[in-house]
Amino acid sequence: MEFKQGGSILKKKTVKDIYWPGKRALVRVDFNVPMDDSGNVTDDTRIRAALPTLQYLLQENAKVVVMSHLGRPKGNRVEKYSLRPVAHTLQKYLPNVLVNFVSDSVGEEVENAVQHMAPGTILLLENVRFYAGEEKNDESLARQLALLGDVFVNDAFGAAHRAHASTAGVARFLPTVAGFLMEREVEVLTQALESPDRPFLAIIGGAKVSDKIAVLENLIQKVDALLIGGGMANTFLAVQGHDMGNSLVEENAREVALRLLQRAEELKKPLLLPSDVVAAKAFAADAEYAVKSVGELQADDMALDIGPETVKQYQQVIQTAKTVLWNGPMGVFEMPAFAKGTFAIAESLASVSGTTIVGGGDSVAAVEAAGLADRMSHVSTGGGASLEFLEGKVLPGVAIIEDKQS
Ligand SMILES: Nc1ncnc2c1ncn2[C@@H]1O[C@H](COP(=O)(O)OP(=O)(O)O)[C@@H](O)[C@H]1O
Ligand SMILES: O=C(OP(=O)(O)O)[C@H](O)COP(=O)(O)O
Repeated sequence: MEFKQGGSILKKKTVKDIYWPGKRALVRVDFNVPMDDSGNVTDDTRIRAALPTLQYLLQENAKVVVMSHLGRPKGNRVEKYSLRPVAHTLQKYLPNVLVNFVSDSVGEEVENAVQHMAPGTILLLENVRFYAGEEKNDESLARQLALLGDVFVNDAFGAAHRAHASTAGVARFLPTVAGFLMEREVEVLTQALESPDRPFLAIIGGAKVSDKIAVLENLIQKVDALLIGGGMANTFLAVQGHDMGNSLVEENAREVALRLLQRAEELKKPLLLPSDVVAAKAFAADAEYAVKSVGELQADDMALDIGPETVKQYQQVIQTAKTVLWNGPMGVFEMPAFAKGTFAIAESLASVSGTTIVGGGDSVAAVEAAGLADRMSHVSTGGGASLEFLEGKVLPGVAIIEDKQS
């Protein structure tokens, strides 16, 4: 794959640079998919997106060992974050291929299972985040993972901003190449965002507030305006002195939020925040709710969506844009009562005549649920990853891919 970053052209090896027959491909994918309470995959975009690489490796007669994280189990074995249901979805898309699942990520049982694999079959490992060493990029976990493959294939663009044992550490012990999804994401995002048509807007929402707020400090320099919604907006509104009641406000993100508000003012760039919200009395689909202006929230109110006045305001700005990058739903769209803001913003993006990029597991699920995914220029499997890529950062999961000599 070939792309430009920081003024230089980078050429990286892909799966096409390896002779596969009989080899073990240790493939990191991002199968961190949304699930309902009964363990059903509610949006399988990330699984479908990984298929081209898996199909290629299978055709080439590799033994395909697949690893991923799911959710944030914080180093504990948490059953609701098991990847077992994902194996069923994968099997559905690969009906003629043997897809096995092993309920661990490393160790004797897994090594035995790999040893008994036939070429042209898949073994999906259990959630690598059941091990505390994963997020710590622990060397001994990386070594154990490396025992399961001859070549490491990184196709997890959505997790490429994480320097974890399975996304980066393992590359120290195995030859490393990119998968097709990684290649496509990096190339498309480079092309779309290197010299974007302006006005260039970023719309940021969702719930990973402390994770993503730091990225906004850089992003505000690249874009012409920032539109903030979802859980992300609450911390900003709180910093402005609004009582956000029982809403999700991240105390440790207040300082960055304040700095960002000041920065936006210095740069004279609009940083738009909701003027009204849908306020609920509980985080539940059947909770009592009402549209309220942000100054009106009571102690037991939770802001779970942007309100109609905000939607109108944001739509006016979106209409003028030539490039839009969207990460993070505007509300808890999984519950119909709090989905209107997200779906309205999705509709708006669908009618933008320039470039529209929607990224992130839940954002993509929202756009899919609205039936508008094919009206976007690019649906990225990475939310945080695409934001950090746009910042100009060399993502750890990309950096570890071997350079291709020309
Ligand atoms: N106001 C809000 N309060 C609490 N959660 C919210 C709010 N708005 C959005 N969310 C939640 O944010 C989650 C998605 O956040 P995030 O993971 O950052 O997005 P993505 O996966 O697209 O990167 C969704 O599950 C949604 O329910
Ligand atoms: O869903 C993901 O990120 P995203 O919500 O920013 O798209 C990735 O799988 C990374 O997960 P993480 O943010 O728990 O490291």
